[in-house]
Amino acid sequence: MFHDQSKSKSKSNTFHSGFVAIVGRPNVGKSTLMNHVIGQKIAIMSDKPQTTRNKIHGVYTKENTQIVFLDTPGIHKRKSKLGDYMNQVALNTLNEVEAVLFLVDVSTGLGSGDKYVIEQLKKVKTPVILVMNKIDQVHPESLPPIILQYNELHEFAEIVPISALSGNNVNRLLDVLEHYIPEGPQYYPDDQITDHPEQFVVAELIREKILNLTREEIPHSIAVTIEDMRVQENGVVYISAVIFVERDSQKGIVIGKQGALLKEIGKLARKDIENLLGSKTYMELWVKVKKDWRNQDRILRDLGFRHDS
Ligand SMILES: Nc1nc2c(ncn2[C@@H]2O[C@H](COP(=O)(O)OP(=O)(O)OP(=O)(O)O)[C@@H](O)[C@H]2O)c(=O)[nH]1
Repeated sequence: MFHDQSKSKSKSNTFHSGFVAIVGRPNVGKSTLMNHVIGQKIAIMSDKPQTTRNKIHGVYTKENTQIVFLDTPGIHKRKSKLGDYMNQVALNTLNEVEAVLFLVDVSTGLGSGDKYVIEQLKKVKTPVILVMNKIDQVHPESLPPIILQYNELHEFAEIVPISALSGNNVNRLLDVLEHYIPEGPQYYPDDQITDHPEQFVVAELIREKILNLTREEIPHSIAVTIEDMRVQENGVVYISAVIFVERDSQKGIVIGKQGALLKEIGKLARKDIENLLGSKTYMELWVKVKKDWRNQDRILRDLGFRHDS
């Protein structure tokens, strides 16, 4: 929804809030942009290997506007998973946000990965803002032809060139974005910049291992939730996670013969998680069949508003 009232808005008492998804093929600079907008805490996370592909929620609060950024799961998988990389769950998420930031890398040109994302974005009614990143890498004169190329493929709500790395024009992007944020409650306190990032990353690391080990048998729509995560007295981080699948047959696949696959998932995930957290972990993994979990409000649950396992 377009609210052309940004000037008056900052002076009024009404609060504006909403969700914005960041999409784009790998390496276009999604994490870098997020870091620039949100601040150091996420940057520290993203410096660790293995985490940049994970969904990270960043909360940006300025005066009376709050924007919650989502790195949409399933929207920028690697090529081998191109076929189902933007499944219905991801599309549902994109339909529920106020705006989508579609990041492209102007230094590499328009590629098949970008075209694929555009095709998917056509199925979404949410306004899409084309964010042309890495402008520090190209001559300004080369931008207009690139813009034309993208314009031919889709009608974007806005086009904003930026350098996420240097921060050039990022404030303008935020100004533009604020126009799309409707009146709404303040979801998070002023000083909160991420919503339990470790838990999200831990869940995504487990999910990633399942997908890698099961290939196509298990859809991307499986969900992993962290039921419990805390540091024990001996310094070991205890993690209890539930893997939700939609069918009994999938449960069997994830567990494997005599639990072999689940063990392997746990082993590989633990390695990454210990690397991420810098401490030893003890992890319990459970597999549950939850037939209609997809019907639940994915965004709200992911953001921790509701924990209904
Ligand atoms: N020169 C330049 N480099 C950039 C810019 N933005 C990001 N980069 C670099 O591009 C690389 C990829 O950036 P990321 O932020 O990790 O990209 P991403 O889209 O999150 O990648 P995935 O997590 O793989 O999806 C990093 O080396 C960044 O430093 C920019 O504006 N200019």
